Amino acid sequence: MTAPGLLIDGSARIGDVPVLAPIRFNVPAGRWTCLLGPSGVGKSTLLRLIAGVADEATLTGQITATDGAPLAGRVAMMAQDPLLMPWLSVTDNVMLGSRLRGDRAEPDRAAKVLASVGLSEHAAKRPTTLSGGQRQRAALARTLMEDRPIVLLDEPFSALDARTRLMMQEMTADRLQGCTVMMVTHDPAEAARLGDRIAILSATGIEDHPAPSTSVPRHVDDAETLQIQGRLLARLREAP
Ligand SMILES: Nc1ncnc2c1ncn2[C@@H]1O[C@H](COP(=O)(O)OP(=O)(O)OP(=O)(O)O)[C@@H](O)[C@H]1O
Repeated sequence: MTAPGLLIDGSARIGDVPVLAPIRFNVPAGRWTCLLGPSGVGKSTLLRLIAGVADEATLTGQITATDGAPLAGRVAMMAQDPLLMPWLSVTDNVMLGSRLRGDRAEPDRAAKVLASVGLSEHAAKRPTTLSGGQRQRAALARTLMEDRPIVLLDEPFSALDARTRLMMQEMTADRLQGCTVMMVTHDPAEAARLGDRIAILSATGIEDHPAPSTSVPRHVDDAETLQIQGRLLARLREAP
């Protein structure tokens, strides 16, 4: 399945309260877009609107795919909260999507995805027996298992230690090659490392920030990446 881009044009409210300022934004096809911005400006709401699961919010405007086909069935989303089912094993949580859709279970593929996030030895455990970082990796595995062309990631590496975070960034970038990825992050280093496009959402709208010219994932000590990281941090300090 070829990954389309996204066209976002609109604003959102919950009841009478604006939760996403009016924005016009194109998410490029087959690339990583990183979205930063202060807490509460609507980053998660935007991802939920794209995924079609923001029942609480009303969108004024539209979110469409650049190929004109419906988004339904083409989006996988990893929410900020791992949302693992406590009564299911890690493996069964990773296969939850196919189970809910009534599709054939794929335990071998689930085992491979779990191995890629370093959770093979925890596959049979219940989520409550995992650490926070392990639960986050289980949620990442469930998202990768969906194998969709559009992937939305809401702070997917925030609970991981520095070494695991780097490894998971590299593995995820490798697995999602060719996918249209939109990732929310509070980490300028992560955005500079993974963003083909970097944008900052604020209470007044959205603005582009220059991204490094090299392909993702970039080396952590790459000079241009470090420079962009510094500039991003400076810009975020100024943001309203
Ligand atoms: N279910 C809800 N009911 C009412 N208001 C909500 C609900 N969910 C979110 N909001 C409000 O919508 C606004 C945007 O929330 P959202 O979670 O999208 O922000 P965010 O930019 O992702 O924040 P953070 O960086 O802290 O995760 C916030 O002001 C929040 O209080």
